[in-house]
Amino acid sequence: MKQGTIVFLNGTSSSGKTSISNELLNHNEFAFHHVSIDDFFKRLFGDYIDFINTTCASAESADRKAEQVPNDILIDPLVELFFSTVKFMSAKGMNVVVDTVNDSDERLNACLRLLSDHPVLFVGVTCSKEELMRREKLRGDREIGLAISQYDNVYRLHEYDLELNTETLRSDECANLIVDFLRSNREYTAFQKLSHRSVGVS
Ligand SMILES: Nc1ncnc2c1ncn2[C@@H]1O[C@H](COP(=O)(O)OP(=O)(O)OP(=O)(O)O)[C@@H](O)[C@H]1O
Repeated sequence: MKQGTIVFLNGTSSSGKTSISNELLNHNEFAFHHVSIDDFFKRLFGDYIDFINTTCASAESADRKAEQVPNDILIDPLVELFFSTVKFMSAKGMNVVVDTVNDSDERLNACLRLLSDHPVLFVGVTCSKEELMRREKLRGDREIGLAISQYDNVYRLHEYDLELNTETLRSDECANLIVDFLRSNREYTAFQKLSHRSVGVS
C-alpha cells in the first residue's frame, strides 16, 4: 500500500497551524486528516492529563529534576503514541496534517525515529514575536507569552521543505503553497536531513 503523505507543521502556539490545517481539509484532492496533539490529548486522555497536572502542582518540585519526572515517565510516552498514530495512518495510506508544537529535542528525535521512513513534508510556520503577542491578546484563549516562551526552541530548526510566514500570507495562501508543493512531486528532503543529523539532546 502506498504510504500517505504527512504534512508536518512546525510552529509556536498562535503561529497559524490550525488555520492552515483547516484550509488543507478543504482540498478534496488530497483528502487530508488533521491530527492535533492538543485534541489527541484532550479527547483520549483528558482526565488523565488533569490528574498529571494536579499531581505535578501538588508535588514539591522546587528542583528541575522533580519537574522532569512527569515528562519522562508519562508525557513523553503519550507523545510517542501520538506520532505512532500518525505513522499508522500514513501506513494505511491516509494523508495526514500534523499540528504540534515541537519544542524539545527528545520529542523531535522520537518523531524522526518513527516517521523518517514515511513521506513527510516538513513545513515551518513562522511569524514575528510581536504578531504572536498581538494574536494571543486577540484570541484570549491562550496564556499571554506562551508563544514567546516556545519561540527559540520551536524555531531552532532551520531545515524545512517549505517555510510559510503567516504574517505576510493568509492561511488559504499557505495551504495553496503546500498543495502546489505536493502536486509538483518534488522530493521531501528536510526530515531525511534532520534524521541523518539526529538532533542533539539538550
Ligand atoms: N495567516 C494568518 N494571518 C492572520 N491571522 C492569522 C493567520 N493564521 C492564523 N491567524 C490567527 O492567529 C490565531 C491563532 O491561529 P491558529 O489557531 O491557527 O494557531 P495555532 O498555531 O494552531 O495555535 P495553537 O497551537 O495555540 O492552537 C487565530 O486567531 C487566527 O485567526
